[in-house]
Amino acid sequence: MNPILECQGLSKRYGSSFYALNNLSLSIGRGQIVGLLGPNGSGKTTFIKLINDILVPTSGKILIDGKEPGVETKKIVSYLPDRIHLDDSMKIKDMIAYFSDFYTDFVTDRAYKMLTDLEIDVNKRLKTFSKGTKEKVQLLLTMSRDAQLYVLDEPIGGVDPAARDYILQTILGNYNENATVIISTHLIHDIENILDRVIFIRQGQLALNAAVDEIRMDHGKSVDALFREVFRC
Ligand SMILES: Nc1ncnc2c1ncn2[C@@H]1O[C@H](COP(=O)(O)OP(=O)(O)OP(=O)(O)O)[C@@H](O)[C@H]1O
Repeated sequence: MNPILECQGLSKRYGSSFYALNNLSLSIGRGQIVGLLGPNGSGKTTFIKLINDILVPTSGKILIDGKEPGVETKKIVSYLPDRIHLDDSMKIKDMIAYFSDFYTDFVTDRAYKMLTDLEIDVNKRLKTFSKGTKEKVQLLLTMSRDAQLYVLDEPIGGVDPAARDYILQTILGNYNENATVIISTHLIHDIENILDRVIFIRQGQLALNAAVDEIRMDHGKSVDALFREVFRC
């Protein structure tokens, strides 16, 4: 089977000379949870936007399941942006109906199950919830699709620590074993137990692409400790 994501010499320039991504080449296989990690401004969101066809590469190639990002790849990629993009005035149950109409792979029962577990009232409008709960709703909707690739940009930033574990278990429990999840986050300590692999990005370039087990064996440290060492200011 081809990798779910491949990029070759991928670069993105903003303005006339600043490269947010610079000659990135990597391949991500199926059936794993991958941490996309790097300091502020290292190019993570730019990379995620390229995967989701929100930005176009300046040079190089990016392929999702062998195809350039576009209408076809959006059918198999479930994307959680780094900010809330849902219509605040909608009731949660109407959002579920909307997602279910829009995405053929949306699993309505799964969404309701997670909302019940988190005691989120589906009859209320999104704007009546706190920022953290809004983030949970957005993540639940993203994870309720049967996608081949989930791309989550900062999924647990605003969620309280007690709910983070539930959210992480939700991520683990709601994707099929052939799917891949890419998670960009600064909360490395919180998520490293669910990661199979990590990609470190520094100034738009690949600094490390390794299995978490390899890091623990080769470096004798956690991903969080290695990150702090590699990116020490
Ligand atoms: N639209 C834009 N125009 C110009 N520069 C931009 C634009 N978007 C991002 N940048 C710059 O590109 C670089 C990479 O930004 P990006 O948002 O991809 O980083 P990031 O790793 O996601 O950062 P963070 O961890 O802070 O969210 C940063 O220096 C940022 O200022």
